[in-house]
Amino acid sequence: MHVVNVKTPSGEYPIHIASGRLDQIARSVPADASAIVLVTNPSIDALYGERVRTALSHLSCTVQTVLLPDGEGHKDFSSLNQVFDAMLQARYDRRAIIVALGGGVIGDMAGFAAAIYMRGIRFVQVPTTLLAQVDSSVGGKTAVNHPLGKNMIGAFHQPVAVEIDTDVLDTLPQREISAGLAEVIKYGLIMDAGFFAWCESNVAGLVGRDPSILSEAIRRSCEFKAEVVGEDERESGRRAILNLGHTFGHAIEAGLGYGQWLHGEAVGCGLIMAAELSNRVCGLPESDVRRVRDLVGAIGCPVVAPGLDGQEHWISLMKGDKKAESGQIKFVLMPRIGRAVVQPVDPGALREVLATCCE
Ligand SMILES: NC(=O)c1ccc[n+]([C@@H]2O[C@H](COP(=O)([O-])OP(=O)(O)OC[C@H]3O[C@@H](n4cnc5c(N)ncnc54)[C@H](O)[C@@H]3O)[C@@H](O)[C@H]2O)c1
Ligand SMILES: O=C(O)C(=O)C[C@@H](O)[C@H](O)[C@H](O)COP(=O)(O)O
Ligand SMILES: [Zn+2]
Repeated sequence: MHVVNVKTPSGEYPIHIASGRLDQIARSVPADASAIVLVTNPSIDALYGERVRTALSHLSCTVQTVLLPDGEGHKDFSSLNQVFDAMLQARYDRRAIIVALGGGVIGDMAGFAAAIYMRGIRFVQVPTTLLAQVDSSVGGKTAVNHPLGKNMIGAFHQPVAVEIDTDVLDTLPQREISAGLAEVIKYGLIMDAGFFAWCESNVAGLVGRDPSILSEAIRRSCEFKAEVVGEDERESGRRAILNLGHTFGHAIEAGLGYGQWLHGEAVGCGLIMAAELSNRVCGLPESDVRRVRDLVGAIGCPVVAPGLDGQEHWISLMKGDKKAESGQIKFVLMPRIGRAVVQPVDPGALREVLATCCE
């Protein structure tokens, strides 16, 4: 088993990565839990719910399952309220523990529910998609979407543990593997050129789900994310680099309607757009832009962005980005592969990128 520790000012917690972790998750539930609320969706429940409930049955408290509707289109307050309705009806107190079993949508919503139920209770992340294992289950960003922007309503709230069972990836559709890989290659682009080159060399194993290559990608990704979050838990500085490709990606998700493109697909395409922008404003070589485009294509993500009713609409969507200050959009850029900076850009360069990248 690999263990990666996350150390933040608001607490320290382990990420356990191994085959078979679903059967061990009771060990990560705090011993003083008064009840467990297993938050998941019907598809994941059908695959893994019973196994997780069996694992949790060794504890002496009740386990209640709350099934939320599946999909990015349901990452909203109405789903969140279903968690609160169930918990308040059962009169769960502040020692109740939420267990989030699912992808990033479930993890972000269950985490947000934990952040605000009775002003904050503890929760455990049990990520079941590649994207959730390499990114969303770590670092404590929790949120729901708003029609006017991605993850606009949320809170920072760290889990008490992250339990990654690499076996659950066996049932994941291929499109979701591709989406998760976009966030994996992001770490190489922002932090480690050697890791980006490793992704290029191992792309067949990554896409083909070679277990040892995927496990390596998960472990390295968790280490990268733990390092950044440990340094800047609440995104007052360096953490913003984890947003590479997201100013474009979030505009695609909101502009097309949540759930049309997967988050990771939008981020993958956004990485290419960020590379094109970096080429124009901070000197990323043309050959490196090509490497980004080729790798995004090779992992199976889209390489051409949607038109979204024109540049004005694109720009208006991006102005809502959380990194914007006084109406000025800021982008994560790469002066070279393996290094990231965050800065506003020349509007002309941005328009050129939209013209180059959109259909
Ligand atoms: N908090 C963060 O730091 C952070 C980071 C990245 C992404 N996110 C958020 O994560 C969300 C995307 O997460 P996602 O890509 O995991 O999508 P998702 O949660 O929608 O899951 C994708 C699909 O896979 C299904 N599924 C999950 N596990 C499965 C399994 N093992 N086998 C078969 N099917 C399975 C789900 O039911 C769903 O239909 C977005 O909302 C994004 O904003 C958050
Ligand atoms: O953890 C972070 O910080 C990230 O930015 C990771 C991203 O992959 C993730 O999609 C995040 O939810 C985006 O953050 P947001 O603040 O732009 O919503
Ligand atoms: Zn993301």
